[in-house]
Amino acid sequence: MSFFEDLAARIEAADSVVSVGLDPDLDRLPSFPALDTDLPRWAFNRRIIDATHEHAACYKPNVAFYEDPDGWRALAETIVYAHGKGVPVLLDAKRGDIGNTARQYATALDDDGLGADAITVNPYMGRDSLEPFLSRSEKGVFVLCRTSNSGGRDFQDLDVGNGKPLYQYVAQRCAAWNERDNVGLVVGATAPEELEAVRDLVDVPFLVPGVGAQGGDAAAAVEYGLADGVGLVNSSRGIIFAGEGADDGAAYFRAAGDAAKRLKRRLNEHR
Ligand SMILES: O=c1ccn([C@@H]2O[C@H](COP(=O)(O)O)[C@@H](O)[C@H]2O)c(=O)[nH]1
Repeated sequence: MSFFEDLAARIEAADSVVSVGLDPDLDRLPSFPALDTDLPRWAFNRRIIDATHEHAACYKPNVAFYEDPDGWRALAETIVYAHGKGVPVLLDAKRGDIGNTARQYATALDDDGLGADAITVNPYMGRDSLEPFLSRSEKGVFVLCRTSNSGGRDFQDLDVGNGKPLYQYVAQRCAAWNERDNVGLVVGATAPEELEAVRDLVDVPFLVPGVGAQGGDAAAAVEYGLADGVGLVNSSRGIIFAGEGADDGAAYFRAAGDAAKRLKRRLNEHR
């Protein structure tokens, strides 16, 4: 099965387009005894997955939160555990480099690598830098298009001719590279007009980050993010740290489950 077929099946099974971002910032992890292990990020993620998997269409670990020896172990365990719950994993790595390096980065998608189901990539270095990802036809490739940060406009909004902003050009070029039906785009919920503009141009699924902690537009995320009902709306901190202030681990992780459920319901009002 291709990534998007898999994702469609998961969206239907969970009745959800929620991507739960697994960004276990060590400075924000709670200090419950159950997390007092040699791999606290893995202990934390496991409990987050237990609490949220019913509502998750996907898990999206951002590799930035795992870039040390223990972090890689925690990430590998997390991916296996998410798969055990039947939930696909999208690695937010924003890769892009010359061919031989990109080929190494792309091994994160292989079973003898991290075994992720999809990955985010940066298109700045052009088609050949993405080819090792695009050529893995059963894996999803989400290309950065219009990002959710305020600096997203610095380059992405630049006019590349005839009034067309760069992000729209990227959207069209990358959709044209979708020869294996495995390409999606990353478009932030904090830029709802741009979301609409990209949706008017292409019909691939979007990963829409920026709802929750970044305050993006959840209705626009669903209205424009889905293609034939398939797409993902991500919240990371708004779910995994929803329990901050709770007295015990049970209440803490229950709050994460409740936050995922609330977001699912909110998004489903617009599906
Ligand atoms: O344009 C983008 C691309 C990626 N991200 C990533 O998504 C999550 C968002 O986390 P929140 O806690 O829900 O704000 C995080 O991993 C970002 O690096 C993005 O926000 N915007």
